[in-house]
Amino acid sequence: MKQSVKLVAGNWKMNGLGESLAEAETLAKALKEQAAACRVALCPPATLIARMAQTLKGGVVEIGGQDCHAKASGAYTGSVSAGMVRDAGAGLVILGHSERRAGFGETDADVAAKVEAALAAGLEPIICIGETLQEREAGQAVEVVSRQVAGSLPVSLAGKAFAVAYEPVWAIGTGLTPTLEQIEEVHAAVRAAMIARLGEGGRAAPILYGGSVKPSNAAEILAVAEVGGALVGGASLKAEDFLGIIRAV
Ligand SMILES: O=C(COP(=O)(O)O)[C@@H](O)CO
Repeated sequence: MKQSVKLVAGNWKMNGLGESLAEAETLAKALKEQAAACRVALCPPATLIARMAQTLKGGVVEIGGQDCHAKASGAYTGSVSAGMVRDAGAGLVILGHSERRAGFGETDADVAAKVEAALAAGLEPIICIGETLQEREAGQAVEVVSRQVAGSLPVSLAGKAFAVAYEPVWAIGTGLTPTLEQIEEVHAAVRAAMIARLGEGGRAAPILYGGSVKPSNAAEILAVAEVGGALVGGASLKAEDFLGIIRAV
């Protein structure tokens, strides 16, 4: 199995004001000094991308956006294009997060269009997929993620830098995680779906795991076959926790 270097990305979601901004900046500065055996990225809200890019300038920590519009420009009030995310200082962008699929009605086709926009702007997409609790309990997890891979990954991704993040919706922010066997089963299915969709171009991109990753479970999760890194939410807002996860790689 060909494995690329692991990627640990922190998704700050809509946090980063007042005390949480002070904490986040402490983390960013600590990260800048930290040697890591993996790629490390922070994905702040769009308003903080430029500020964090400045804070982390000269270090190895990468910056990502949390979303972008599928169009390059135009009358889309409140939206931010992939080019704008890139221009602000990001090199990556999270797309299709379950909070956007559920809260903003994003479909696989919408996500695929955003991936195309991200590639055109020179951004490396992190494409999120994952089943709901209802789907998991109905025994449909593998079927759901395979369908999301087929629908959310445009064929133009073959040969490009990108990552897929498997994030069971029921594990996000709940403290619950799948068993290591369940993670291995789904990651194997995601890899198979990526190869079915992109041919050889689906073999190398890392498949991250996301959902209640913390220092105490990071090492065992990151050691599972086909887990190519982690997408971290809550724990990426606290220096001690995020550094603990990075050290676990
Ligand atoms: O949503 C995610 C997981 O959040 P946790 O707070 O780590 O459960 C993932 O996208 C990282 O934001």
